[in-house]
Amino acid sequence: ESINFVEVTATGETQTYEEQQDAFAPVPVAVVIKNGRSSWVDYYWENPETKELVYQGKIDPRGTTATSSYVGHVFVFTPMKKSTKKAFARIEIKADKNLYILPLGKKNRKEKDLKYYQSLLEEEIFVEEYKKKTGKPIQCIWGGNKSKPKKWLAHYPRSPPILHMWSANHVGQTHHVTSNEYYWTCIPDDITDANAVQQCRDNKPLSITLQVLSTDPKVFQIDNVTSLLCVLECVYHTKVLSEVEADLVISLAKPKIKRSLAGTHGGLVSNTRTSKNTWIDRNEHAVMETLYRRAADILNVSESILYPTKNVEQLQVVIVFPFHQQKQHKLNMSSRVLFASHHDFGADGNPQQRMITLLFYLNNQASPNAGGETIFPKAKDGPLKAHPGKGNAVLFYSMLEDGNADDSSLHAALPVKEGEKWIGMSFPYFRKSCKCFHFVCLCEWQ
Ligand SMILES: O=C(O)CCC(=O)C(=O)O
Ligand SMILES: [Fe+2]
Repeated sequence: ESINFVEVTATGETQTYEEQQDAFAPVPVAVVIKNGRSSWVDYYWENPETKELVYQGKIDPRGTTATSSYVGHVFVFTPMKKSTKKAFARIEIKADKNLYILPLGKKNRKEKDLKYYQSLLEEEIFVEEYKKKTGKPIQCIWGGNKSKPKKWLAHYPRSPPILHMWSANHVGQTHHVTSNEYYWTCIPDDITDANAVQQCRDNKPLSITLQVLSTDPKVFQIDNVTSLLCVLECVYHTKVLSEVEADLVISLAKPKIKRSLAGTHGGLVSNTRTSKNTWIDRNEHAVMETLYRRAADILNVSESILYPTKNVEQLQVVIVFPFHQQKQHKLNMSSRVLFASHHDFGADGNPQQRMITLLFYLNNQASPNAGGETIFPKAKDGPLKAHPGKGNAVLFYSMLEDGNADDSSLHAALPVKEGEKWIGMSFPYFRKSCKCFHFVCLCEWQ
């Protein structure tokens, strides 16, 4: 079976064409399972073909587990301590249901237990009503903890980035942002040498174009057309990052990624990984400082909040190797994460979490068929696929206006077939100041 999807190319053109359904399928469902019992529970996934039960892990007393699953898949639950291990619950994943509550046993019917279980059932109703009202599943439930009451949604002001104003009929439209941060066109040997710096910096403010690729989820392609009062040069097309800036980010990442390969300890050491990553700090290079300030201009937030101690993680740089090289390795979870559909928001529902992803493409595809594009299988107007090319970026929201996380922000990277793929990712998020009322939190950027 084949489906239509929209592709956005490096020049910002969109094309619709057919692709085999299995390029995107099966689309996962983000599932949250809540244990109503005040005792530990083991849970198993039932292999749909062999019906064999595959152990998944345990769930804390009154705990929550979040997992990615597929429609029709079955999970089975047993008490952890009992020698009989008799299943007390079995759930089948439905397309329009994300929250599953495990029932109490006959023996845990103390008033405390009943009260807690009742609150879970209320939550289930809340989630169902929200779904009826908005058509969207609740992805982001802040469970709170034992001492704090449960908060179910977190409202965020949407003023910062640009984009609350775009709605369905804006797809294809553009929005212009001026950044006062200049391009680096070369890297001076001595970054403190004012003359050398001046020679390496373009002196024109950047006019950046945001093109609306989708409004559900909200996805934007960012590139830059220098706004020159000119006759011929107006067709001259530059990027969010200059060639030199994109190359510099790669060169800052390379030695660290290599080091982590050769090292004897640390989380990155593994020849089973087909992608490798590292983080680069804003303070690591003057050009990084420019990059963060330019990102702040694009997002329309103060540059002063884009620090790891405040509202953004360090820039995460990832290299992905071609598919044929991958096959020589065993794929493990950490490498699959890049290729499999996923959300960038955290499933724990903490409102202080990733709100936006700013995805910089640091090199070009080796050829038009080299793969490595980013795809959004749940985009409302049909699956969306983008590789905007070296120096350009894609920006998308992981959160909805009301603070629920956006299920339709699900995305994946297609396998790289040729050459290497380098990307840099920035995840601005809300950090503090969430004032919470009964079901709702009001959060501020800082
Ligand atoms: O490689 C891509 O295009 C997307 C990467 C991504 O989504 C991630 O690392 O979170
Ligand atoms: Fe992602």
